[in-house]
Amino acid sequence: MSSSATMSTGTDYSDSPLLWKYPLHNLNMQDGSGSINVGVLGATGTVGQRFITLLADHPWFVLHALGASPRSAGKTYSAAVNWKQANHIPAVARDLIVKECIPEHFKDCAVVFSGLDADVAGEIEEAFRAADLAVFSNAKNYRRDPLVPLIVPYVNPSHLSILPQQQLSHSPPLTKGFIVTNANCSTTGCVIPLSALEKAFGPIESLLVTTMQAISGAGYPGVPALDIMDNVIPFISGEEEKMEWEMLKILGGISKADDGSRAFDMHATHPLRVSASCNRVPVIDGHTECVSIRFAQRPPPSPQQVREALVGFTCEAQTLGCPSAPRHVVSVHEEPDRPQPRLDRYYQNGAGVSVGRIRQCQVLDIKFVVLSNNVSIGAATSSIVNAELAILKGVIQC
Ligand SMILES: NC(=O)C1=CN([C@@H]2O[C@H](COP(=O)(O)OP(=O)(O)OC[C@H]3O[C@@H](n4cnc5c(N)ncnc54)[C@H](OP(=O)(O)O)[C@@H]3O)[C@@H](O)[C@H]2O)C=CC1
Ligand SMILES: N[C@@H](CC(=O)OP(=O)(O)O)C(=O)O
Repeated sequence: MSSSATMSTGTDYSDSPLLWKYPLHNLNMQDGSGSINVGVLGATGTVGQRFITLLADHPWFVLHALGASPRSAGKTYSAAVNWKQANHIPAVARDLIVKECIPEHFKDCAVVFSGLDADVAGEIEEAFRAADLAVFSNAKNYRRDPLVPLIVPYVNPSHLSILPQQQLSHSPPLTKGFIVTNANCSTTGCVIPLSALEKAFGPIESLLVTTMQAISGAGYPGVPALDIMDNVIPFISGEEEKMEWEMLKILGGISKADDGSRAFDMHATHPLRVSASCNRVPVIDGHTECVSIRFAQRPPPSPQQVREALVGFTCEAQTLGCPSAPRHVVSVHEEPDRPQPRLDRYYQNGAGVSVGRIRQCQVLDIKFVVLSNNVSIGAATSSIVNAELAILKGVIQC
C-alpha cells in the first residue's frame, strides 16, 4: 500500500486545488481565474504538446501565441502539429496560426514558455529576453550561466532572487525580460526527493544514480524502433555530466563576491559528490532512477525516518498556492515492486514523483527508486510552476 497522504497506489489523475490568494491585477479575486497572455515556443514538439495540454485549462494563463520552426509557421496549429497526446488538441489551440519564433509575434505575452530544440534555443531565447520578455525554458543552453537560475519548482524557488542582477547585467539593462531554466528531466526526478531529505536531515554527501530513461526524453521521432525495441542503450549523450553538475547548482546557494555581486557557483556552495549512469529503455514516458545516498549526518536516518520525511514533504509552491503544484509532491510506495512507469507516471497528473524500495544500502546509507514523468514534472509542468511562482513572488507584475 502507498503511504502518501492520499493513500493512492500511485495513479492519481486528480487536479490540484486552486489555492491562489494574492491580489494580482489580471487575476479574478473571486474565482482565481485569470487572463495572463502566454506564448509557447517549440509548441509542436513533445514538450510543446504537453505545454498546450496543461495550459489549455490553466486558471490564470491564456494561450495567446504559438511558435515553431519555419516549416510550421503560417499553418494552423492542428495542421502543423503531429499530435501524439491521448487527449484531442485543445480547442483553444487548434486554430491558432503558428508563428516564427520572433519576439514581435509574442509582444503581448507576459510569459513565454520554451520547448525549443537546443540547437536553436540559444539564439531565439536570447532574442526574446533582449526584447524584454520573460522566458521559462526547458532547453539546456543557459542552465550553466551564473546569472540564470536553474529552478526545480519544489526545490529552489528562492533562486529567482538572482533575476534583478541578470536584468541589470544585460546590455542594455532589462526591466521585464529574463531567462529562467528548468533542469534536465533526470536531474529533476532525482533532486526532488533529495531536497526533501536534505530539509529533514541536512546535507547529502554522496550520490550514486542509475537511470532508466523513457524514449520520449529524446523528442520526436527520437530513438529508432530498431535500436530501442528489445534493448537497453547504456548511453545518452551529455546526460551523465548534466546530472552531475545540475544537482550542485540546484541544491547549492548563491555566492556573494567581495563587491556585493551575486552569482551561482556550483562548486563553491554544495559538498555533494554525484556519479550518474544513464540508460535509455523501451518505455514511452517516465524516467526510473535507482538512487543510493550517504548523509553527512552520523548516524544517518533510518529507512523509516526517510519514508516519513518524504511523505511529509511540502514546498513553497504549495504554500504560496501555485495552481499547478501537486497536492502531494512525493508518493511513497511500500509494495516491493513499485514505482513502475506504466502505473505511476501520472501521479498527481504527472506533477508529483513516486518513490519506493526505500532500504538500507550496505555501501552508502540509504537506497531507493524514484519515478518521474519526464515530459510533465521533468519539463512542461516545471516551467509552468516556475512561472506561477514568479508571479506569486512578484517577479512578474500582472
Ligand atoms: N522530451 C523531454 O522529456 C524533455 C525535453 N527537454 C528539452 O526541451 C526541448 C524540447 O524537447 P522536445 O519537445 O523533446 O523536442 P522536439 O524535437 O519534440 O521539438 C522541438 C521543437 O522545436 C521546434 N524547432 C525546431 N527547429 C526550430 C527552428 N529553427 N526555429 C524554431 N523552432 C524550431 C520544433 O518545431 P517544428 O515542429 O516546426 O520542427 C518543435 O516545436 C529540448 O531543448 C529538450 O532538450 C527537457 C526535458 C525533458
Ligand atoms: N536528455 C533527456 C531529455 C532532454 O532533452 O534533456 P536536456 O533538456 O537536459 O537536454 C532524455 O533524453 O531523457
